[in-house]
Amino acid sequence: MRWLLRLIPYVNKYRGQFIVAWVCVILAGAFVMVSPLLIKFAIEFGLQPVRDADGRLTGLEGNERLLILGSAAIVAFAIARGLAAFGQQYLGETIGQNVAYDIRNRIYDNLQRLSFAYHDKVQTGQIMSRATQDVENIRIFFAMGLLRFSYIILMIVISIVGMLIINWQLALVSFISLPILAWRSIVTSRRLRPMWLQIQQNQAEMTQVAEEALTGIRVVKAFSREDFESKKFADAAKKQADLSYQAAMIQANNQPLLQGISAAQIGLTVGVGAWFVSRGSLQAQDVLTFTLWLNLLQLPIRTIGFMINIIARAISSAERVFELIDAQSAVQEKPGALPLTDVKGHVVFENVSFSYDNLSPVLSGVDIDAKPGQVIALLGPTGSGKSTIVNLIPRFYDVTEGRILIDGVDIRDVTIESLRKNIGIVQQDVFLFIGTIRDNIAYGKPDATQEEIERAAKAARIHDFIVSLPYGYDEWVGERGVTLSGGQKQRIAIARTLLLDPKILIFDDSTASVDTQTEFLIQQALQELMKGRTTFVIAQRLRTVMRADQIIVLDQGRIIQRGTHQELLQQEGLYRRIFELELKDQEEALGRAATPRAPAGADPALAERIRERVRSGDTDGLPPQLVERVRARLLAEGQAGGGA
Ligand SMILES: Nc1ncnc2c1ncn2[C@@H]1O[C@H](COP(=O)(O)OP(=O)(O)OP(=O)(O)O)[C@@H](O)[C@H]1O
Repeated sequence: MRWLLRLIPYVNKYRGQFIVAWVCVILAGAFVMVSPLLIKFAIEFGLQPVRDADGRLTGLEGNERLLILGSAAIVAFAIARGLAAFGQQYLGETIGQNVAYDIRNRIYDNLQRLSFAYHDKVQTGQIMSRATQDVENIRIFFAMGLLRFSYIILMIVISIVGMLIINWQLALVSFISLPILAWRSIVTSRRLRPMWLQIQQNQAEMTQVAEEALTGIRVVKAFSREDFESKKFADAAKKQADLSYQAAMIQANNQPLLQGISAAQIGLTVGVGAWFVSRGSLQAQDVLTFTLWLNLLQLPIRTIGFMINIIARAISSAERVFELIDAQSAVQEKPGALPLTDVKGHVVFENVSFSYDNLSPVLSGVDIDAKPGQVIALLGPTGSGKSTIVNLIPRFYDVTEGRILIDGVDIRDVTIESLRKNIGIVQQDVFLFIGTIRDNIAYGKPDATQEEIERAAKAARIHDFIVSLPYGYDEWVGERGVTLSGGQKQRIAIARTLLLDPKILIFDDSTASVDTQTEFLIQQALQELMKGRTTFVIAQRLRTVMRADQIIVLDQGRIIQRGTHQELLQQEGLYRRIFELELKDQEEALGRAATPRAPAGADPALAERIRERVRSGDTDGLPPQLVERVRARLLAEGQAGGGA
């Protein structure tokens, strides 16, 4: 119940509308319940009995004026009731929609503020279902449940009191079936409720099966699993059809029973009422009023179970929704935090340790001193903590021990927004939003001019490609837009970051393999991007590593080596092993293939293979700089290579 009470502030905002809606409820209830009384009075006073000399009833004499007045009053009350019902429904819906709108926005705002740590733990599907289905249950509660429940209570009270006043014995007879109707309604709703939940759940599963198969259609086709996926969907769809059929059957079985009980009750009331009339203790028009009231009373009683259901669902949904709204971010801004301004880009890690779960440390005692404009390459085996280090700088997570300083200021002392505005991030998986290319480039700076956007795109070596598209910068990307290659996406991401002009840059260099031409363009774009910025790069390529001012070698969350490429090559250790295993080929290719004759100690066969590939135009996978140098050499030797 306390969860429903927590919804009060949300409705309080619309209290004016809510009060009017309640007045409408009272009026609609009153008008509908008074109508049988009007009929009773119209008959009682509009039709006078005519008796003979012996006092026997011979007919009725109509008082036309009273009858017309009575009929007009009935019509007027019906119209008034219609207007009140309209007001109730309209305002109920409006309040419901407004409350749902506010709650959804609260949820979304909070989700945006929550740190990575929260999103690591909670499944997106769970969040989506709370933000949609649970909020919908709360909306239905306000739109229908709450007001309709009051309406039902009002109708029940008015008719029961009215019937008891007219004739309490006949009233008691008329109430016999009411507990049975209420009981049947509650029992049926209880049976239907888990089925509806299952139907809802299955609906989500069915959508997930379809979505998964459609997003992974390439994998499905590559493994010829179309039949398997079709069957998976058919099973989910069959389950949905069966459940819906069962629910419909329960409802269909219940309906005639309820109608039968209601009709039997009316028959009993009319019969007993006629008996009272024959004994002179009740007037015929009173029996008519009774029957009409009883009819009006049975309908809401039959929907009581449905109402209870709406309320129960709203309570459990409110609990789930408030869990989302109340979720606290692990990364909090200090009260009175000042904006980070005039950043030079001096980034210092002081004895930083970090753990995702507060149990097993992922980083231990990390010290880094990145001077403004320096390139810091992070190198190490998979899982050694490279991504974790860069995620700490924009405070996607907070350090567990130690501190990170930018220009001498602890990053926890500045506003999160100003901190992140000064840090540009180019991730491995570039995410493009559904929208135009212009919107995507200007994502971090929505007020950027076309000139600024184009300047950034040119520097990122993507401008020429964009203008070659039919709609240029207005071309639609993301889902249902043009399909961009990994390299094109990455250059758009670089343009997006260039536009922000951050002093600190984080770059994940572990790009999936792209063709040589694209790699060449990306490298040029990166050169532009890194100029004058302190850059942390998760390095996979020798070129990036060699260019770095400091190479930090990590293993199991600890820095085990640091220095320049040349310094580290002199030492025994992990760097040399990585170099031998992964980077050496790249160096050999870079260093030697560009010379006509390999110097002593080089592998002439490898150099010749590369020369041959460049000559034939088969340059896929070769570093573009190398290709350029080899091609220049071949040209000089008069044996120019093919290809682009
Ligand atoms: N969100 C997370 N929640 C819990 N543990 C995590 C999370 N992200 C990473 N880890 C763990 O922390 C450790 C370091 O991971 P991290 O991603 O920083 O390594 P990495 O060096 O970047 O690896 P890779 O080169 O494979 O990307 C790993 O053991 C990983 O399993």
